[in-house]
Amino acid sequence: MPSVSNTPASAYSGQLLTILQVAIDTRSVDKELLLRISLARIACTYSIHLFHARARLDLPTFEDTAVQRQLEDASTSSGHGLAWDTLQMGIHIMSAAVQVVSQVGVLGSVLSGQRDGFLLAIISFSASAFDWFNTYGAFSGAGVWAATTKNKDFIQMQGLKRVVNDMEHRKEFIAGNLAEFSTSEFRETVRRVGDDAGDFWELRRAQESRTGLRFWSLWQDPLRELPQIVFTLRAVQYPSSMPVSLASLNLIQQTTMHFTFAVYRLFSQTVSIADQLATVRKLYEVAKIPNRIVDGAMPFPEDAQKLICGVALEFRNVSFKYPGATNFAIRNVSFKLAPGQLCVIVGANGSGKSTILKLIVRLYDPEEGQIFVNGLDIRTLKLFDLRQAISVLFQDYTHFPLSIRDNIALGDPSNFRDDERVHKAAKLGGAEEFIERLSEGFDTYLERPVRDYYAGLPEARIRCLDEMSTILRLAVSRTFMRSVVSEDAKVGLLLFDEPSASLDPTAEHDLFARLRELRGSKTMLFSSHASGASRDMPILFCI
Ligand SMILES: Nc1ncnc2c1ncn2[C@@H]1O[C@H](COP(=O)(O)OP(=O)(O)OP(=O)(O)O)[C@@H](O)[C@H]1O
Repeated sequence: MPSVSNTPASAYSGQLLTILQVAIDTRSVDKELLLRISLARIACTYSIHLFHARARLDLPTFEDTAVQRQLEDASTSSGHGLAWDTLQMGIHIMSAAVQVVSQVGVLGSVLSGQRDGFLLAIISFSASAFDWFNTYGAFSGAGVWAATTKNKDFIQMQGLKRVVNDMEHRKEFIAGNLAEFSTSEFRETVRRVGDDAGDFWELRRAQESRTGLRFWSLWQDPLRELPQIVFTLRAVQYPSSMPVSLASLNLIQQTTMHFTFAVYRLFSQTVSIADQLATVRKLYEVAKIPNRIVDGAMPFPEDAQKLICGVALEFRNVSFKYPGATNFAIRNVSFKLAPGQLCVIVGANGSGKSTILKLIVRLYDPEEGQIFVNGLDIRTLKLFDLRQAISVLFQDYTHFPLSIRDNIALGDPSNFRDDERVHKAAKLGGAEEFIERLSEGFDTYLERPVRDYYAGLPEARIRCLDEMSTILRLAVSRTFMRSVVSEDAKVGLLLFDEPSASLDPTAEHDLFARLRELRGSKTMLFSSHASGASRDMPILFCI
């Protein structure tokens, strides 16, 4: 029963030092280990490259099905496997080609002039063809086994991959300015995990090839003996003319066996290296996919201190259609918010409340009209700066497949490692109490991002997310981490999209009271559902 234990700190430099020390002591170099370390380094670059290629994409680009297909193609074999397999395939093709050529030569010279040479070659071919069918064809990997990991870095690395890959996290990922931060965090975890990350599949392959010999292997030996049996029968039949010498027979057998393997390898590797190289090319192409939301050039805000008093916001005749939609989600929406104002957008389902909030953080750009922050068209502002100045809690807030601590800390990447702030944010968000009841506290994963593998059983996805309010509390804590806990004024506009939709009336009242109390003098915009309201247009109420 294999288990994948990913011990941390297997940094490549440490391994290289070990190789060096062994080389000095024994005057020999472990070439395979050296190659593995070099490849693991390349593999890290690959996986970080792919991670960043995905992380940098904006929402409309990421949602595009053609882009999704391109991303899928590029990640069919990523990281360790891709680097290792490509090199291995290249080497195998070369050695298989050399073997095929040399064995054709040997076979030709042995068989020429032999009476039964051709027949014996055919029999030997079938025996060796059966051999490789047995070795490669019986790769079902049956049996009972399970694999899991406890390595924290590995789990975090897998969690970050899920954050960047899954559509459900995308809105918050973009609005939270997490692309560059998560890439650097991913790079760090990959470095800490080292080349242990690829071990599971290596182990599984080795396991499969060992368990490959079953029922069919019973026939392997008799088949191998077949040429000798035929040879003996022929000798009895024609005692005067022994067809070939025993030594030649052995040579024919050996050569045909190697020849069959070499041809098989040449064939299979040539087919798969074409796919492999295409995957490498696609991997580099995804990094060039252009984003639809074009970055602005102007830094924002001019005066960071003024953010603490909120920002002004204006919609001027804004109309917007979702990509591929025929109807407008909002049409000719205009309103103004003064700095520090608290306003509520009220409207029926589908009237466009969430869309208005999404347009403010430039998840999408309007089809018509303009949006201004402090009198500046938001398209002219640097995207990072604009999003940095806004804190948004979406109606379908997400829970990242990371630890509770990381879920809150991602609200403010610049203070990601500051546990004191994380705890304070959890307290303000009303999450501290339930976190303290958990045996692993802030290190708990409510959703484990690694798969535990069990032979023959469906994937066990451990999910212990209980009621929605738990996740909401964490999402609110993340919002507070971004906008309230930090003394340095970075946020001037707070957006809440129906934050109380999943709460009971008491919890709803508490949350509103807390949000209002903690906003200070920042501008705040809520959206709220009103069943009797017109579906056509949301209405704005300001206090
Ligand atoms: N991703 C999307 N793609 C296509 N159409 C969308 C998308 N999201 C929303 N819409 C459509 O845009 C319109 C406005 O939706 P929006 O979510 O902004 O309304 P809402 O007032 O927030 O409603 P709710 O309270 O149900 O969230 C609706 O007709 C909705 O079906």
